Amino acid sequence: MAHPLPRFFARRFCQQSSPFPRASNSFPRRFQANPSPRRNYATGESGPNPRPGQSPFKIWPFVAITVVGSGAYILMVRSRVDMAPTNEQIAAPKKDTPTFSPTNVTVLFVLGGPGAGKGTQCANLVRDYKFTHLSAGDLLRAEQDRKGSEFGDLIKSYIKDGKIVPMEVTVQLLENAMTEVVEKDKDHKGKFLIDGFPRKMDQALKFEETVCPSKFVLFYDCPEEEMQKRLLKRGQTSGRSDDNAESIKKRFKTFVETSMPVVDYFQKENRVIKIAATKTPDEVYKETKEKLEERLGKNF
Ligand SMILES: Nc1ncnc2c1ncn2[C@@H]1O[C@H](COP(=O)(O)OP(=O)(O)OP(=O)(O)O)[C@@H](O)[C@H]1O
Ligand SMILES: O=c1ccn([C@@H]2O[C@H](COP(=O)(O)O)[C@@H](O)[C@H]2O)c(=O)[nH]1
Repeated sequence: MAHPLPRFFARRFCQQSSPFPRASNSFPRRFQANPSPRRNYATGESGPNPRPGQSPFKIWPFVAITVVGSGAYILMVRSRVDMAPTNEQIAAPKKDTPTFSPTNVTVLFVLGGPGAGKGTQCANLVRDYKFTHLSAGDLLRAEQDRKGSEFGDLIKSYIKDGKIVPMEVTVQLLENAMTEVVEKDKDHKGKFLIDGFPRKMDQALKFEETVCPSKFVLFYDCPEEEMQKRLLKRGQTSGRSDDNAESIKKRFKTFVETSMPVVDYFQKENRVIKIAATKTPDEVYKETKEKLEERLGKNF
């Protein structure tokens, strides 16, 4: 659809300065059978065209209108583009090496569809293995509610639509939270469960390149039907803007189209521990513990 502004400009300028009358006989007279006398715009006189063979109309007003109108339209489009946050605005400074070395900092990504039970299992792992649990969704919600955040509105609309917030925001929030923990530790070490992240390939690559390579992914596998049931139930008390049927549908779509490729990517690198998430929370945790210890040993 054409943008309304040029039409608006055209209408206004035509009304004000078009040499054509606006009635039905507004075609240039040379298209009409019996041309009648008209105003000469060069001299301001009425009467027959004083120079036969030359166009009776001066084209400069039209050229001026076109140039001014196009210029205004280009300026307006540019200003619209400038209003959207660009990657440069939200990007962290470029780095060549990750902030944390995997020797000191252990990162496990925790993935699974919305409502698969990631948060529930993370709580158990924190209790038993002293992990620090960082939920990307929780960090985004906190940033959304932080007074003065320049990303508050952006995050709000992305979460409601089940879309993935531009990676620079989330990666930076995670890095900040990790830094806080590592700086407080006397040995500058840390053990993190990064829950609900990475949800998109660009996040996975950026995080491992600039923050810390992860050991592997705990992937909670659950059918949509079960996840939907859990989320709708949680929605009765959670107060989350995305625990409703419409947002859940969008979140499932994003998960299949955008997040599963991340799981597939790590699977190809043999960095995925897959856990069936349909059983009771205790049963799911039993399998989680067994598979984790199989991979890392009992005293990791
Ligand atoms: N194994 C399970 N069986 C039944 N209900 C469960 C199970 N695990 C978690 N739940 C419930 O399902 C809901 C979603 O669980 P949880 O918040 O842990 O999922 P999540 O994967 O972290 O979700 P989200 O991605 O939306 O944050 C919660 O209400 C939780 O109590
Ligand atoms: O890396 C991420 C993680 C999450 N989001 C957005 O947050 C919501 C909620 O996430 P939960 O893990 O379910 O709490 C998610 O649907 C995304 O909109 C994100 O953009 N990037």
